[in-house]
Amino acid sequence: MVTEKEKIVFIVNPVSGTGKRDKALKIIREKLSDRYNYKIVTTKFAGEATEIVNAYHKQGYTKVIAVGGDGTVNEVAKAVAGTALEMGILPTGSGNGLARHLGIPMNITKAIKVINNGNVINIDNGVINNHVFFCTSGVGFDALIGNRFAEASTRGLSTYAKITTKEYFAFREQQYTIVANGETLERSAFMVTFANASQYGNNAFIAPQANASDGMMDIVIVKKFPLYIAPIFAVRMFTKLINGSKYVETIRAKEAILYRKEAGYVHYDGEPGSMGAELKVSIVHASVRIMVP
Ligand SMILES: Nc1ncnc2c1ncn2[C@@H]1O[C@H](COP(=O)(O)OP(=O)(O)OP(=O)(O)O)[C@@H](O)[C@H]1O
Repeated sequence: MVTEKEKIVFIVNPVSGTGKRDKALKIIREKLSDRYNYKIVTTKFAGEATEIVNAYHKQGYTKVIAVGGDGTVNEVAKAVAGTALEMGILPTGSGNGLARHLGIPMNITKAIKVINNGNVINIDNGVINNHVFFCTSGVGFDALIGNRFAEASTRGLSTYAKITTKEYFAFREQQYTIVANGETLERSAFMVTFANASQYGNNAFIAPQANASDGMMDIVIVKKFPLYIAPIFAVRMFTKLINGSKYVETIRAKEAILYRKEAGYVHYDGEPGSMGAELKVSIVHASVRIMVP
């Protein structure tokens, strides 16, 4: 009896990351298990990955792989959520927060083995107003920087550092009311992050204990710290010790409402955006089937 091969589509973001894409394409062609019947599709514009997943789902494809960073993962996972589709990640982005959180290797030859093995778990997704996220979403300083960086005419680390330093001095803590677990918290904060997964990407752990499969999110409230604390704060993030900082308060919840004084910036999975003064945030449990080591 001839068994039909499983149909898998790789959705490649040509503008993500820093040049691992061609290598990834070569590795797919050379190392992908021959039990798969594969197709590689490159996106032509931002947002197209979601449409590509929907189109291939209709054609009987059962597995979809995001080849990119967290923006691409978001676009793919959005279409996978709530379906029987299984997704995977070949991390060719800059931050790769969800892939890192799930222990998917950054090395593409190793990451393709995860796809060949096909071990799948269910993870949750977050929703902030009408936007879906899988890693983190939030308001405050990081959302401001994300938006300023997107507006900037140049890219790269030096632009990022310039924007961050300039905005840091001008930035005042914002007033927030957070309603969660039947309690109302009044806080003045530098930023508030809703974390489904533990990190922003690049192993910067904003919520080290977050578990993307437990039906809960971590709400991380960060106070403005003096500039001389910034390096210590960064070390705490990279060593999973942020909860020991006196500038950090974390609560866990399944849903929350955040009220701010006025409409403003938001980020979801690192993508910049704007929303109103009232933000409804919730977790949808076990919505995405995803391949992990
Ligand atoms: N063909 C395309 N042209 C322009 N933009 C695209 C295209 N395909 C996808 N995008 C957009 O590129 C953006 C960046 O992609 P992605 O987040 O995957 O990479 P990254 O920013 O390098 O990685 P990370 O988010 O992990 O730091 C996303 O907002 C996505 O919507």
